[in-house]
Amino acid sequence: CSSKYVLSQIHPMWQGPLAVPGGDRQSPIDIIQRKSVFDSELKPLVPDYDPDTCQQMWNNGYSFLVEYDDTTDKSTLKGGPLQDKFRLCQFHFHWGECNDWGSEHTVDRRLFPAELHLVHWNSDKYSLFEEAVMEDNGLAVIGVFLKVGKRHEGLQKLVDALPAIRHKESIVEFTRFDAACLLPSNIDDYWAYHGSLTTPPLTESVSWIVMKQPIEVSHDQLAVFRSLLFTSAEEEVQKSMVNNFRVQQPLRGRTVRSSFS
Ligand SMILES: NS(=O)(=O)c1ncc[nH]1
Ligand SMILES: [Zn+2]
Repeated sequence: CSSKYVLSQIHPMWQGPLAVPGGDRQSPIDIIQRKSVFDSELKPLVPDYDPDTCQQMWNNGYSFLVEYDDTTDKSTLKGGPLQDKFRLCQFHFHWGECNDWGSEHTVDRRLFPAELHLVHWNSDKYSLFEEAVMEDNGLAVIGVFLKVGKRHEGLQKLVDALPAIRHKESIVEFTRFDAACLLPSNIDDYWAYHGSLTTPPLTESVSWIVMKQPIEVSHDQLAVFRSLLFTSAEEEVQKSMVNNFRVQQPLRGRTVRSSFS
């Protein structure tokens, strides 16, 4: 990992406009700790995930997604900065080609080797993700930083399934996974701000909840992420799925709140 500069995002998805024209609440951002504002009104987060709603894992050509049955309120998130109840629909990760970078958000410019996103939509107000994704209070995404350390036992079940979805558009059944095992032990300390999806459609519909405490995963577990491919089995040139993160976006005067002082 000698190169000092992150390769420009060469994946086709990133050749489009990296910021929505006129977008003033884009993500990801750098979280400057000393500029975040403590908000005592921020409540504890209440994730309530049912492992039986976990369905499949697939490679969508820029990350791998673990998808949940979101046709009922069985796996939900409420509390924190949220006024409504949100349904878990999927989680996925972003990572680098090496451990020096890979996260989308940063804290005082500190990059992490990877970042987990748990994506939820507002089931009090909308009936489908596709509907909620267009609304400014439609989505809630929990961001969790990954750092290299001890092996994460809960993650290993997911890592063991990755070789089955090496290529773009491959899918494998993946059940009985409790997404809560990927949350850090302390979920009371987080930053909250209004932003956007970091991949197309980049809609400005996300209440971001970024955990202060990272989770630890082993070097070898991260290496398996990097064994995935952006390309489908038919393509002649295979491209490693790495650096699937978006560049940081301007804060545009937004305030980042913190749940801790
Ligand atoms: N990376 S993200 O969590 O903002 C996202 N989820 C769905 C599309 N993009
Ligand atoms: Zn993401």
